[in-house]
Formats: sequence, structure tokens, C-alpha cells
Amino acid sequence: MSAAPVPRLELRGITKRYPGVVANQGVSLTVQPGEIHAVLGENGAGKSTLMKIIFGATQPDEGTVRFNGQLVKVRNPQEARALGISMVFQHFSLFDTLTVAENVWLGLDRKFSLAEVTARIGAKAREYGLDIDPSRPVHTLGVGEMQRVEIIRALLGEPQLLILDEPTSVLTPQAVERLFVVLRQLAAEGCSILYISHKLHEIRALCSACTVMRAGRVTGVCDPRVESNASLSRMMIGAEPPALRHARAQPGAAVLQVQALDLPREHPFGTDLHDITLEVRAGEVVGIAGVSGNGQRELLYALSGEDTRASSECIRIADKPVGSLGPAARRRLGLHFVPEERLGRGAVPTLSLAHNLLLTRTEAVGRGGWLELHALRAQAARIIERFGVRTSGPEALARSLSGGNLQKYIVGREIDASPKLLIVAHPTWGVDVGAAAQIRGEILALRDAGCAVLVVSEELEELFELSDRLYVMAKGRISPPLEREAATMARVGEWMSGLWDEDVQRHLAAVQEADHAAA
Ligand SMILES: Nc1ncnc2c1ncn2[C@@H]1O[C@H](COP(=O)(O)OP(=O)(O)OP(=O)(O)O)[C@@H](O)[C@H]1O
Repeated sequence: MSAAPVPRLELRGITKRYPGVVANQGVSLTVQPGEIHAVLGENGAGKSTLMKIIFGATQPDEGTVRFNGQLVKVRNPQEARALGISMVFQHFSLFDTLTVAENVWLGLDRKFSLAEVTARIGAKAREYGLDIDPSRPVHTLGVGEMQRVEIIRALLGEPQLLILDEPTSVLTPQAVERLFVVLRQLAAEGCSILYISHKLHEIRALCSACTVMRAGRVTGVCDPRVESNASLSRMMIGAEPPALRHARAQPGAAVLQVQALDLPREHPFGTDLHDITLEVRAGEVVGIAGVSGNGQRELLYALSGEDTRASSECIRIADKPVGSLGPAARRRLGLHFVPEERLGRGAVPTLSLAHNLLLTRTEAVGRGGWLELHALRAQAARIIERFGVRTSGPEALARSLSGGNLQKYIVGREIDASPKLLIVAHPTWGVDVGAAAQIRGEILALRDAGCAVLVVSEELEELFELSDRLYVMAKGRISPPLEREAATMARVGEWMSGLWDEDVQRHLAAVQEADHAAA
């Protein structure tokens, strides 16, 4: 009889307390060699904390960790990497001003030169089909591209255990497919993978084991391949999320008009915007689909007022030319904006939730510029309550929130402002299925109340669910608008490679032919 295999990773009785919250309570978890093991749980359940403990980024108060059968104390990420553990974090840990290669080089030990690291990045990128240019500065990358860098960096460590904390939140379906090929290949080679995701269909497609967590505890272990989305959802949040009700839009006057916007890139690796024309009317949700790095970031900067180089008339909000106005002036016209990066641009990590309101909300600023602290706290408390943000309260620092809870707070802050125009990038990034349904519901309610909403996302399913009309961006250009009924996965996928001109030509030819036949 052969002996039972030694697990790759064995956690027993892990407990971690933060002031006011027990993030992990007596957690046990076993991962076999070559197993792709999901960790599933609602926002704030304690998944990231557990992964940080395995990776040595934080220390448990109680419990034991065994790696390949050996009792280990992983005191820091260097020790984790030396054992063969790599991690891709939910928040990017890249230095903006450095290149891709320099960033990766910093994370490896110094036995390689920068030139060698550059060559190895190129080789890994080719091996796994992860397209990236090692010489690009990180600040020129879109979020999808940054994620690729993080994944390549992790793979260069030749890990025996790879931890991925929501790696697909900003990847297109095609990129997710490619990533899954990579992960299956790694697992077949014996690498174990811990996979955190809120996307239940991904977990079912990829993972052969799943540990479910709730409020810091393990509530179940299952084989996700034999579960349904509904049963996983019940295990996680005790219920299935309510179905979204999308009534037909009743669009009114145009609130956002972009006319022939041309903007040269601001840095060598940016994207030039060419002839962007789009419109969002009151009472409709318009989606922009596309692979990250095709000009979405540049367009968002031009629309939010962070980039004011556009000629005034090119961008109009509520019929006023705003191309050269800054963010605050546009906000006074009713624009609220949720940026791509929630930490840094969306929130200041070292400030309290209440003070983070002041980035975009001024209701608690009294006459003469005095801050009404009581009103500020009450306002924060209302948003926390309305959006189910799990936190100790308005005084909690933004950085102490779990990723999904911070996202709920930032999106909530902008929705709660009752804007005339809401522009939101990746509205449900990192939030659990229950909270995603709630945020989408709130966006539709805002639309029904007459707000014009523009959603930029790489998640096609989300765009299809929310949008009344869709545009597609590719190579700095934008497609003609597509009504939701005409937007199929296949067509949008084709347009994402910039093929709408051919499609439009084909369509026009077909219409002409039909007219001809009729005549
Ligand atoms: N540094 C910290 N200081 C205080 N509290 C923290 C800290 N890190 C995490 N927490 C708290 O611990 C709990 C678990 O957070 P964790 O990030 O592990 O959740 P999660 O399951 O990964 O959530 P999400 O799905 O939103 O990423 C949360 O209540 C969070 O606010």
C-alpha cells in the first residue's frame, strides 16, 4: 500500500485578530501537490488575510503552517519565495516610475542582471502567451497589463505554490481563457495553486477543490465541479443574489457629448485618441467594451478632467463645453467619477473613510470652509449602511478595509451624490456576487432616476447586463454605437480587434442588397 501523499500546504487553527475584528478564526486548509484550490467567501470573509499569512506578509496570532510536510514559520515574503511560494496580490505592488523589467528585477534576488531579467521576462511572456514589453514604464500600463506583469513576476520564481488573489478581475474573457491554460499547465507540472475569485463559473471551470469562508471561519470544503453557481452562492452568503431587473431605458437629452476628440498620447507608451465621438443621454447606461490599453485610460482622463488638453468644444457636459475644465469644475456640472485604480486615485489609504469623502463630496464643508465633522461622519455612516460596507465605522482607515469593501465604499460615495452624469470604470471590481448585484441594481436605479451613466469595463457579461447601448474601443478609436439587442459576444469580440469598419461595410452592403431586391 502506498503512503498518502504529503500535502503541499497544511494550515491548522490559524487565527488572526485586528483591532475590532477577528479576520481569521481557527482556519484549517489543505492543498495537495498539483491541485488548483479555490478560496471563496464574501467581501471581508478573511481570504486575503489568510493568503498574506501563507506568504509571510503578515503573522498569525495562533496556528501552524506546514509546507511539504515541514512545520514552517514564514516571517516575510522573501522567506516564502525561498520556500517556493509566489503570490499575485489583489492590489498591484508595482512602482509607477520604474519599467516592467526593473519592477520584476526588484522582486528577484540579485544573482541576475537587469539584462538577464529582461530576457527572462520576454521568454516567460512568450511561453505563456502573456504579451508585455519589459522596457515600458509601469505608469503607462493599463490595469490589465499591470496584472500580466504581476503574473509573470510570480512565475519567474518557479513556484511550487502560486497564490492568485482575484487575478481575473480586469481580464477579458479571452485573456482569462489564456490564463487558465497557463494555470492548468502549471498544475500539471506539479505546482499547487490557491485561487481566490468571486467569479463562481471560473472556480467551477478551473478548480478541483474549494474552501468556503464566512466571517473569518471555514464554513465548508467542496468539489466545485459538482456544484452550481446557486449552491456555491448559498454556501458563501446563505442565499442566491437577486436577479437584476432591467427595464427599457427612457433616454432624455444628451448629458455627455464627445465630438471628434483627438488627443496625442502624453507619454511614449500611451495611446493616441483618434476621432472619438460618443454620446450618453439622461436615463441610459452606455458601456464601453475593449481590452485594457486601447485608450480607455486616456479617454477616462479626458472625460474626468485630469487631462485638460482637449479643445473646449470637443467635450460637453449638460450642453456646456468642458474640454479644458478640471475635475472640480466638471463635478459642479453634475459629473461624478469612479476611477480605475481604487487605491491612490479613488481613495487615500491613510485617511479615514469619513475624510475620504472630501475627495469628491463637499456637503460637510460649511461656510468659510469649516469642516463639519459631525455631518461628515454621519454622511460616511449613511454610505456604509446603504452599501453594506463591512468596517468598524467612519473612522476606519481606507487601507484597513478588504478590497471589495473599499470598492463598495468608493462606488457608493459617487452613487450617493445623485450625479447627473456618472462615469465608472470597473464598477464591481473585486466585490462578491451579492454586492455586485447590489451595485448593478443601484446603477440601474440611478439611470431610472434620469442619470446618464457611462460604464467602462472589460467584463462583457457585466456590460451586457447593465448597458442600453455599447461602444467598443480598439487602438485609440471608438466604434459606432451598438444597441444592446445587436451586441452579441461574437460581434463585440470582433470589434475589440478594431474590425467594426468591415462589419459596418458588410452591414451596409446587406441593407443595400435588400433594398435593391425590394425595388
Ligand atoms: N491591516 C488591517 N487592519 C485592520 N483590519 C484589517 C486589516 N486587514 C484586514 N482587516 C480586516 O479583516 C477582515 C478580513 O479582510 P480580508 O481582506 O482578509 O477579506 P477578504 O475575504 O479578502 O475580502 P475581499 O473579498 O473584499 O477582498 C476585514 O474585516 C478587514 O477589514
